[in-house]
Amino acid sequence: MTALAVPGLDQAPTNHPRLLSWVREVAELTTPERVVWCDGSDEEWQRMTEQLVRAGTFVPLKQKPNSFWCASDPSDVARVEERTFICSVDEADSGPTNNWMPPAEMKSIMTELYRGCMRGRTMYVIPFCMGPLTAEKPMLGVEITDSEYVVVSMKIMTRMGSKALARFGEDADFVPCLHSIGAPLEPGQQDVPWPCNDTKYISHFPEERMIWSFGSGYGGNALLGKKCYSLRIASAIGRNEGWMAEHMLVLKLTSPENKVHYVAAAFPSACGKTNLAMLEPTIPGWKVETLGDDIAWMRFGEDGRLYAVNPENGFFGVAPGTDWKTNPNAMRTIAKGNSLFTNVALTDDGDIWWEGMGEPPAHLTTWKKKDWKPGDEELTSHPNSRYCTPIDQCPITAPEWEDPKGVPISAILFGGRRKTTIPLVTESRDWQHGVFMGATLSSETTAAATGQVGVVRRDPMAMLPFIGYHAGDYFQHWIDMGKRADAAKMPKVFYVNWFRRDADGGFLWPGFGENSRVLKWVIERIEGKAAANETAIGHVPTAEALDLSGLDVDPADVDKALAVDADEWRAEIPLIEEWFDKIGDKVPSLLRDELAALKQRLG
Ligand SMILES: Nc1nc2c(ncn2[C@@H]2O[C@H](COP(=O)(O)OP(=O)(O)OP(=O)(O)O)[C@@H](O)[C@H]2O)c(=O)[nH]1
Ligand SMILES: O=C([O-])CC(=O)C(=O)O
Ligand SMILES: [Mn+2]
Repeated sequence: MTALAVPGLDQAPTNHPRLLSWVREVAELTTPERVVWCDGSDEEWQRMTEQLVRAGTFVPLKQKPNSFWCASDPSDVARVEERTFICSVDEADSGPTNNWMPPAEMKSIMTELYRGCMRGRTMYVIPFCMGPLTAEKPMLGVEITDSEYVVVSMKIMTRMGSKALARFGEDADFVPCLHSIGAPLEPGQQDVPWPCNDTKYISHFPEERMIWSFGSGYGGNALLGKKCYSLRIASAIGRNEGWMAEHMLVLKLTSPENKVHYVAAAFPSACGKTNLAMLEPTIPGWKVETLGDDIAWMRFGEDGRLYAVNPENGFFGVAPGTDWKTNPNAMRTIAKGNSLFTNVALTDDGDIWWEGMGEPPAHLTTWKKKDWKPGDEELTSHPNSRYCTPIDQCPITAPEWEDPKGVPISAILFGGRRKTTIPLVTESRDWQHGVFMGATLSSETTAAATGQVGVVRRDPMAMLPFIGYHAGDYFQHWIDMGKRADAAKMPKVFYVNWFRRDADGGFLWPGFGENSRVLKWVIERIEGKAAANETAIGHVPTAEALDLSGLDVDPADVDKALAVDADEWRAEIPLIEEWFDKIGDKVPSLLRDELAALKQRLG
C-alpha cells in the first residue's frame, strides 16, 4: 500500500485497526483534499454551519437561535426507493419487495462511481452510536461523507463524535457507512449550494453489515444511521439475533389513575408517527410523553415482555401540517433552536413558514428560492420538507427515553392512510391475527418517497421500503417472536386509520389530539374495561365505548369512521391475495389461514 499524503488522515483519534484501514482505503479511492475526524463538539458545529452559510447552503434564522434554513436541489427531496438495493449474497434473501444486485456487481459499479468522487472536498469521518451510549453492547457505526450538511444533521440525529468513539476501544464491531454526494470539484470550479448527482445508489450489504450511498444529500438517503442502519441492516441483524427493528414511534401514556402504558405504533412515512408521538390529549387526566417518533428496536426483557429502545437522538419530521394547533410540542421543540429546516419557506424577517401554519406573511421565499405572496398557486414548501431537531428539546420527552433497557410495550398500533374500508380502530384477536393485520397493512403513497402520491399499496408493518431481507421471512420472524413469548405478555395489536373520508372528501375523524380518545379505548381494552363489537375483521369499539365527551363532531361521522363495510372488505380480499402471491412460497401458512378465515367470515 502506498502511503497517501492526505492532510488529516494520520490525525486519527483512535487506534482501532479496522477503522483506520477502512478510512485509509476510502481516502485512497475517493481522493479528498483533506480528512477530518469529527468530534461532535459545539465548536465543530459552529465551524461547519459557518462554512455552510458561506457556501450558500444555509441561511441563519434570525428568529430561532442557532438554526438554519436550507434548500436542496429540487431533484433531491426524498427517499429514492427504486435506487435502493439489498445486496444479499443470495437473491432469494432479498425477496420480491427489494431491489437486488449481486454484491460483487454493485461494489464494482459503485467503486467506479466513488473513484475520485471527493476531489476538491473534505472527507469527514463520523463515529456514531445508535441507541444509548450506555448500552452494554452499543450499536456502533462510522459514516464517511463529503457533505457538511450530513455532519451537522448527524450531530442532531445520532450520538456522534468523541463520545461515540470512546465506545469503540480497539476492536469493537461497527457498521461502515460510506456516503458521497458524488460531486467532485475541479480546481477553480465554483461549488453549488446543494451538490448532488443524478446517478443515485443506496446500497446495503446485509451479510457484511455495510452501507454504500452515492449521489443524494437527502436525509433518508444520506444520514446512514437512520433508515439504512437502524431499519434495513438492523432488521436483518434482529432476525438472526431474535429481536426486531421497526418503523415505530414509542410513547408513554399515563391514565388519570396514574397507570403507565407504553405504546409503539407503525405508520408509513408521512402518515402520523411524529404527530402521535407528541400528542396533547384532549381528554382530561391523560398524559402523553415521547420516547421516539420513527424507529423502535424491540427485544425481550428478563420478565418476558417486549422492550423498546429508540436508536435516534433527534426528530427528522415532516414540516407541512405542523403548527400550534396540530402539534404544539413539535413547535415548542423547534422554538428552542439548534435545528435545521430543509425545503420549507423563508420569511423576510428570518423565520420559517410552511403550508398548514395559518396565515402566511405578505412575502415569502419558497423552497425553490422564488418570491411568493398569498394567493400564489405554487407551494411554498416541498410536501416532504423537514425539520431536524434534538429530541431532548421536546418538552414532553419521557425521562426514561435513554434507558438502555428500553420500555415494556403494552400495545402495538399499525396504521395507514386509507380513504375507505379501514375503520378508525380495530383490535386483533391474538398475536397471529395482529401479525396478519400488519402484514396486510395498506396505505396511500406520500411525498416521503419519490414517485406518484396517493396510490394504495401494501406496506407491511409500515416497513415496505425498510425490510432488509425477504418479506416472507420477515412475517415468519414476527410470528416466531410471538411463539417465543408468553401470549399474555406480548403487546396487544391494533389497526388504526385516522384518514377515512366522507363522500365529500372530508376527514371523518378530527385526528391529532383527538386520537387520545382512541388511545384511551386501546388501554381500556388491555385492562378489560371497554366494550367492543366482534366483527369479521376484529374487535371494533361500540359507539358508546369510545369517549366522545366534549368532542364537537357529528356522531354520524364517528359511526362512519368505525363502520365495517363488508362490501369494501370483500373488495380488499383480492388485493391481499395478490400481495401474498407476490411474496410467494414464503408467506407463513398461518397468515394464509388468517386470510382464508377472514374470507369465510365475510361470506
Ligand atoms: N388528518 C390527519 N392528518 C394527520 C394526523 N396525524 C398526522 N397527520 C398529517 O400527516 C402528515 C405526516 O405526519 P407525521 O406525523 O409527520 O408522519 P410520520 O409518520 O412521522 O412521517 P415520517 O417522518 O415520514 O416517517 C402531516 O402532514 C400531518 O399533519 C391525523 O391524526 N389526522
Ligand atoms: O427517511 C426519511 O427520509 C424520513 C422518514 O422518516 C421516512 O421517510 O420514513
Ligand atoms: Mn419515517
